Amino acid sequence: MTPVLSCRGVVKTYGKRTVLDGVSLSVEAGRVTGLLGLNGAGKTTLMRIATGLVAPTAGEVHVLGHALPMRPPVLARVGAALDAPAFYRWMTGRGMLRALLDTAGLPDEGRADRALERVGLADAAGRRVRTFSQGMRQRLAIAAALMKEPALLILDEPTNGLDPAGVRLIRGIIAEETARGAGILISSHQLDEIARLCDSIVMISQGVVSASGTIEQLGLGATDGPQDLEDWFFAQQRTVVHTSVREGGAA
Ligand SMILES: Nc1ncnc2c1ncn2[C@@H]1O[C@H](COP(=O)(O)OP(=O)(O)OP(=O)(O)O)[C@@H](O)[C@H]1O
Repeated sequence: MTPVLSCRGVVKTYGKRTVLDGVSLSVEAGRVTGLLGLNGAGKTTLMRIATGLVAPTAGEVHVLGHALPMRPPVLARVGAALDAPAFYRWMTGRGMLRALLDTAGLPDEGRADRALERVGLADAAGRRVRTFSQGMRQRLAIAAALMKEPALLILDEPTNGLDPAGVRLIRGIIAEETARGAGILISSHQLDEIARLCDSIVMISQGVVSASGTIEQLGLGATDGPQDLEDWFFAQQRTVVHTSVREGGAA
């Protein structure tokens, strides 16, 4: 079966800086792929590329079998909640979602309200976004991704700012979405959460894939708790030569 997302040799440079250096991964329908890496590893950049927000410098990206750039019918089937979502703060939660549906060329037909209900924001649907807490905005971002009933769902650190009830909610939503047939790409710094939720994992370290495979292939199905996962995580990092200020010759 064609993956819902396929990246082959993706390179992204900003000026002289190479942020992604030949990254390959795929996301299958009905499966969850977890993206791991330290701050600045390149996870969000890859997700922005997969969402069509940023163009890769080189490499091949296919979304639902179509090469970039993404055409509107493909875009309409990709739902993404990326970091720092931008909303019109004067709109209501429901109004914001309806405006986004309109932009995507999708009819409402109750989608906005259903998505708000799923993320626990039904009671706040008529409130202005500026009155939302950080966690409520995060839930709204997830609702915006879900309401498209996407074939590819991209979630960048979705549990950030969520309370334990929200974390549990997201877990349930991920199970529902994969049961519906969506392929999910998710990033998180919560290693135990990733090991629990994902079918396979891709670790990015300094812009390259330093480990990838199914949870079983990587031996993470049988880990003995958080410490094991943390040890595994650090073992996959590319070796960085640390030079202290003194060794570097500075005063
Ligand atoms: N528009 C941009 N211009 C220049 N550099 C950028 C730009 N966007 C990202 N970067 C750089 O690319 C690198 C990767 O950033 P990215 O946000 O993809 O990392 P990340 O793995 O998502 O990190 P985090 O875990 O902190 O969210 C960082 O060094 C960042 O400074």
